Amino acid sequence: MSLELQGISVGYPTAAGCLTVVDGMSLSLERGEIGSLLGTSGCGKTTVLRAVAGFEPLQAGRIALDGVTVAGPDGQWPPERRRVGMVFQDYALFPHLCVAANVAFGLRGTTREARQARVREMLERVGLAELGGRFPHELSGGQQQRVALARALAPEPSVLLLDEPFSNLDIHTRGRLASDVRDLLKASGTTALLVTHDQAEAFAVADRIGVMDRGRILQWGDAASLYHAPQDRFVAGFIGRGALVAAATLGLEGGGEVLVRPEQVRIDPAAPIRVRLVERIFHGPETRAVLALQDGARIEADLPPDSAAAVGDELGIWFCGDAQRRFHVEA
Ligand SMILES: Nc1ncnc2c1ncn2[C@@H]1O[C@H](COP(=O)(O)OP(=O)(O)OP(=O)(O)O)[C@@H](O)[C@H]1O
Repeated sequence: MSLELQGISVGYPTAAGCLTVVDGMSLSLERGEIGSLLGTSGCGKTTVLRAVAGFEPLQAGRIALDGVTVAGPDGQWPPERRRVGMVFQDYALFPHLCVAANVAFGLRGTTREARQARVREMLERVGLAELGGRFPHELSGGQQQRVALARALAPEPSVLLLDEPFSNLDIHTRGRLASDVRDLLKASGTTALLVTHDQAEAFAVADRIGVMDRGRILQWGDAASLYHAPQDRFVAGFIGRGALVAAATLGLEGGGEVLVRPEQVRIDPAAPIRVRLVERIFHGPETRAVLALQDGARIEADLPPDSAAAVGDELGIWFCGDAQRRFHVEA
């Protein structure tokens, strides 16, 4: 199903009155698209998911599934009528039920044979066909999260919401599961909204990403447009490696600040922009350098593999980026 959020606001009651934590936010996903909300802790990501699932009422705005309003000025559908699936960070499996029973839990209104067939199919899809008889405590974290996914997808939800689903897993399991989840969602044509702190994860899984700050989406687009064409200073600083540098320090006219990414910096002894190497960090395939510009601003660059440059050395750089990608400090 398609999912549309139009100007939704959500708040929580506090002693001082209502605290609005999602503030007029909009996004839309076509059927089968995967969206991700990316942002710092406390910016309202989980609250958006809770509102979509029907656990938090809207103060304003409208939520629609396939064009049908499920929350808006005329009322709110209860969670069970929305048929939205959820996967949480802590898996939230039932500890007293075996894997197969966990997956079968949300399946209603079919025959026992049909339910068993669906459980088998789901466990096969998540690569756990042999483990249906085990209990959650007998599984690794990655396996538990696969069971949680199978359970959430088994009843064919209208939309699947995933709240930091990989954050309790080690880095290798996270990467593998993130790409498996994308394949799984695409194979089943499920529309999904993923919340994460981790931009690599959002880039790996999502078709569209929203960068959130203080209850608002600052930019909604695909990974490449967020990286190459940030529309906002916060997005520029939040996505990828890069620093905002005064245009004048780079010898550019017109004022304001320019986003400098490491791949846009070419080190050349004869280059006109003079910098000092303040840090060298070995990263396997590349060595990262932190460079101080004349005005003290710091940028990152990747040193060539054979570079002998040492901390304290003066170097020259060319800025090979888009000087038009410029931000002017608001008065
Ligand atoms: N039940 C609640 N009552 C009052 N305030 C709440 C409640 N739940 C969340 N908040 C507040 O709402 C704001 C947004 O919380 P939310 O959990 O949506 O953020 P988040 O972006 O998901 O954060 P994180 O990444 O840390 O999980 C925070 O300031 C939080 O303290």
